[in-house]
Amino acid sequence: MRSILLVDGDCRNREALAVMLRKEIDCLVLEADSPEDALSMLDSQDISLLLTDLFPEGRGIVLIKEVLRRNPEVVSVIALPVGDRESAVKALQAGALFYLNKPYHYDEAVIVAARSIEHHDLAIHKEKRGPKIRKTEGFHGIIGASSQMQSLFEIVERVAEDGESTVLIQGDSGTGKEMVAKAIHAYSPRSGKNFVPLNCAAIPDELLESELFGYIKGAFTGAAQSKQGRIQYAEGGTLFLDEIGDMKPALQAKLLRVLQEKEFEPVGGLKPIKADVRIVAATHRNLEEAVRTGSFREDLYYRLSVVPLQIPPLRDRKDDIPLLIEKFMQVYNRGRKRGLTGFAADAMAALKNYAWPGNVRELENLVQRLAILHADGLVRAADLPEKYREGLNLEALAEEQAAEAVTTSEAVALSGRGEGVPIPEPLEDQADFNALVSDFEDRLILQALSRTGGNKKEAAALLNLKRTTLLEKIKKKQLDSLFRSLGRKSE
Ligand SMILES: Nc1ncnc2c1ncn2[C@@H]1O[C@H](COP(=O)(O)OP(=O)(O)OP(=O)(O)O)[C@@H](O)[C@H]1O
Repeated sequence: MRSILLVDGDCRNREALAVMLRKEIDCLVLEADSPEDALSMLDSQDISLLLTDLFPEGRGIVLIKEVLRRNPEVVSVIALPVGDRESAVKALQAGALFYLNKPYHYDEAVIVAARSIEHHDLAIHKEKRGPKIRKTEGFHGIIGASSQMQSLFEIVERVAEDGESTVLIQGDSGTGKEMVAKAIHAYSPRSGKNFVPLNCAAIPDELLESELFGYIKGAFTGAAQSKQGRIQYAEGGTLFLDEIGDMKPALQAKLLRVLQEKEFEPVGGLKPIKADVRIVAATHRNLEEAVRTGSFREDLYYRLSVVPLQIPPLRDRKDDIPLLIEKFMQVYNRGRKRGLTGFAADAMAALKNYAWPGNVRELENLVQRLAILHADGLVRAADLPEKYREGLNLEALAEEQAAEAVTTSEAVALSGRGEGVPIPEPLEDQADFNALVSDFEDRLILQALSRTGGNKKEAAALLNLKRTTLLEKIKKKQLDSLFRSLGRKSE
């Protein structure tokens, strides 16, 4: 339950307001008669809203600052004498969300408190599911820090919440259409029911109808029993129709009926069955073109594309490549004694120069293959299959990077710090725990900087550290100058 901390030395006014708040808002109201009391209560209580009087010498403003310092998620409101603009500005600068006039106007105070709590809840909700998390951990496993992918995640989240609208996902093969469809289901109110995929291109036309709608006993030779179709398996949940562009016109008409009437008949059946299912369709084909050429029904196209989503090909979001590589290295290094440790700058340049016709799937396959076949941890351009190196002037690149230490291991060797493997060899007679841990930390930070080309914000994201924490460590350990001395520029 959310709680309000009401701080006012005037106990009659405070109690009267507390009674109103308890009555009108579903929350716990705690009372304190001085800022000092309020602070001591914070040690044992979580609060959502701080509502405080100004108090002499502006101690209410100091209280707001201190509360926010301890917990930035708390929202605060200050009560001021009418016309005290100077304190109003100071309180807002200190982080107050609103101010109220004193003596309290109780209706006004209740509205302001309710709004502030809404604001608190929204901020927490956003923080939990916001883009920060998506960049580092991915959005339901979908990695994408590029602006195109971040906007896509925003839309997916909104579409998912609505739970009903039909979605059409378009994008080249391997761009992650099925992953997006699963994310829509996972974030929707339908997530407790089934997510049922059906690839319309993988099933022969004559079977697709019965697979989708089911059939009743005796509908055709061999139909010894009635069988439910995928629509029924997806009841209450989500039906994902992959490669919808390959569906034949007769079936398109039957599917249109599901979308319009929310009912269908199984093959051989006459009685309509109700269908409560959200349809998410995907295709790598250009459906508008298919509508123009007559191979796809226009009415179905419009029904399906209530919310159209376009996933950009990997070649248009090359900034996502290092993050995707990182993720796939984690996956495919798992369980291996000697996994991949990274991609040298020339290899990364080659991969960024490549057109990726197979998109993320192709990148994933490449990392998997390298994790199996490449014995040496670091992948250089020369280790890549030839097609990935075509069109790239590796000699020029090599010259450009001649002065650079491209790998963490090289950086570390040059620095003279952190020799050895990530986990220390069996300890000798004597080991200095703090020195070993500090050394390991240095290497992780240098590695992250190396992977992100010196970009500290991205390095912090990679290490799942707050940017400010990383900056502090870099400063304290003077890693910046070390990194620069290795021929790298950080930003
Ligand atoms: N952004 C991403 N982050 C992590 N993995 C991804 C991403 N995009 C795709 N993948 C991976 O690439 C592979 C292909 O993804 P998916 O099957 O969702 O693509 P698709 O567009 O539906 O492909 P197709 O059109 O060929 O069916 C999967 O192994 C998936 O894990």
